[in-house]
Amino acid sequence: MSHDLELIQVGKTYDDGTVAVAGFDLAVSRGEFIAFLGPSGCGKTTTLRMIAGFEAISSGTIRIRGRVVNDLPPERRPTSTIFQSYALFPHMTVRRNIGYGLEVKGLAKADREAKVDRILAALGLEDIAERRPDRLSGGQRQRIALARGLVVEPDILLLDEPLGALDANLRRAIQNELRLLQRTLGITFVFVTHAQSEALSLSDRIVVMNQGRVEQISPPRELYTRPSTAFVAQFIGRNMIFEGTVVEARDGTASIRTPLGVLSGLVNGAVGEGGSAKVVVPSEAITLRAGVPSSPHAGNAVPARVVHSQVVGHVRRIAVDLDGARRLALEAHVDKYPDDAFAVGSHLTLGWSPGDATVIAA
Ligand SMILES: Nc1ncnc2c1ncn2[C@@H]1O[C@H](COP(=O)(O)OP(=O)(O)OP(=O)(O)O)[C@@H](O)[C@H]1O
Repeated sequence: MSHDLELIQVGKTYDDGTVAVAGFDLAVSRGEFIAFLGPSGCGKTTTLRMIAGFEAISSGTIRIRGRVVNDLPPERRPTSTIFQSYALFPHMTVRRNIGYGLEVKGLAKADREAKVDRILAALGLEDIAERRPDRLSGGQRQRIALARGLVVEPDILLLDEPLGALDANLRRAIQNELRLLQRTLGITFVFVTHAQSEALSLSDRIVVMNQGRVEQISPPRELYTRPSTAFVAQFIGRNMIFEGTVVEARDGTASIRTPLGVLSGLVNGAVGEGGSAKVVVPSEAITLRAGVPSSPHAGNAVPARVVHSQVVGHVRRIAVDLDGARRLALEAHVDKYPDDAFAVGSHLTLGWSPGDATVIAA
């Protein structure tokens, strides 16, 4: 398989001793859309800047299309970077802003113009080609930045929170355009974001980072349904997490004894009988039943008490108290349950199918 980008044990320690990135491994296929997702300060931007060549790496190897680029300056790497600030030249027209990278590369005027015209048309910017960026909207400026990154025909486009400055509606519209464009061009995109929904809707795979390390690399759906670490389970989606001791692990399924009963799910990673483990249950997978669990030993049956209940349109929003210490927000479709099922103070049993929950080592 041909890899466009490979990071092998890449690390970055800044001069002041801050370890920003450590032991980062990643292999990206040609045409993939990869998102780096994680809390502020986890090392996303540093990693992107190391790929672009703006930041020297402290350890490891970066390869682009098989060639080690560790010591190449940014302009000699087959990458383009788009920053959140767009960094457009205010005194140049849109056309010149877009063509500037080709000018620097020494391309003849006729070739330059042809390429710029093509990208102006692809991004619907022809009508504003002769204007200056300071007289344009945020969305238009964002498209110009994108055009400028793409016109040099990079192997890899690196995007650092490029939609961060846009309002929510525009952001959604441009997300769709970006995905479409990426598919059409077949260029590899590496996208930094701390917006979970953006990463989940745009990318082929997401790299979840935490404190300079990779927690998990998976397609969005898998990250959602099969988290492999406690950090990912807490960071992505809305999960309930229960901790306990493994009483049985067989054929990919494990049962965990917890203070709330014996709970089970599919195993992700190595989990051994007698060891500590966590059961991760997505809130979407939870079913509700009126009354307390039928037996204290019933599997996947967690007792809960309703503490808040409110109908909002077709949905009833409820909050339940699990064990005196934990409160959980859930939603139930009003048509699915009788009106009095969720009166404040009533007892409920939360359940789920073992196939919808994940067991990970604690
Ligand atoms: N030039 C620098 N010198 C020293 N430490 C730095 C420097 N740049 C970043 N750091 C530190 O490195 C760590 C990673 O920073 P980085 O900007 O890569 O994180 P990030 O995940 O992109 O965060 P954000 O989402 O807030 O942009 C942080 O602890 C940050 O404070």
